[in-house]
Amino acid sequence: MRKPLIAGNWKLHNTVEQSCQLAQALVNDLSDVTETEIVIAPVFTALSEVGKICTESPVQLAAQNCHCMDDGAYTGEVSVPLLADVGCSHIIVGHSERRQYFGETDHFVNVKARAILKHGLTAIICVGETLEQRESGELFEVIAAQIRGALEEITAEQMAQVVLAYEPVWAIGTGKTATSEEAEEVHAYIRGLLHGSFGTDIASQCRILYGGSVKPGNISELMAEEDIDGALVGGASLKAEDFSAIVRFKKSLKMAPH
Ligand SMILES: O=C[C@H](O)COP(=O)(O)O
Repeated sequence: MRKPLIAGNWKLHNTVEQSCQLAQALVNDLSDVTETEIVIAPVFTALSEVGKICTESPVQLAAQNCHCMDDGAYTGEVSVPLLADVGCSHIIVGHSERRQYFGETDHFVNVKARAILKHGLTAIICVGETLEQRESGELFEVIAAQIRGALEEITAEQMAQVVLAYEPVWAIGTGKTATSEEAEEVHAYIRGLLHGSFGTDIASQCRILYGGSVKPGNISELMAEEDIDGALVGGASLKAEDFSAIVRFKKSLKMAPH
């Protein structure tokens, strides 16, 4: 049984003060939640203060990125140990915005993921196709290459600290959500890849989140799918009310087709 995980990626939004206000509202709203894991990812500069607010609450702290080296002459970078030091338990890697705007490759995503796992944190590894790739029939090829690339040399034991996130690039921040069937098709495919690489136990335990215009109005339908185990939420995670409603999604069974 996979515990649902709802993660809020605040991207490049909010000052330290605004981040603390949002975190405090979530801590107040969600203090009783035990059945769903909750993660928020503020900007780097707010992590330390937000981390203090989240202590002893069910809200866990994530960074949106990291560097693969622990320390050294890497100007402008932030390492996994430094993120752990301010309270991060999770780190997002491979987000399409980093792939698209900062040239991050599958190999670099893999190197970062291994650094995260080496330090015992959880890596939230994102994959997803562009609209062009989907329309030209490359969807599964692209997803397979991203998954295999990101998970290279990661052991079955380390997979307990890996969460995958399927985020179709065309659904991010556009208001266009993949239908729950479209998302499920890819999630099931990813689980099949895990089965092939790591076996049944790992494949059935690994959580696969969906990301791309998730809102209070579509989360329940997405979560009714067998292989969707949670969400990586962008825009709607910036409003406490919306994010709390997503965390408290109503469990519904998938309706059988007529
Ligand atoms: O990391 C989150 C995703 O990029 C989704 O963003 P969105 O919910 O604003 O579409």
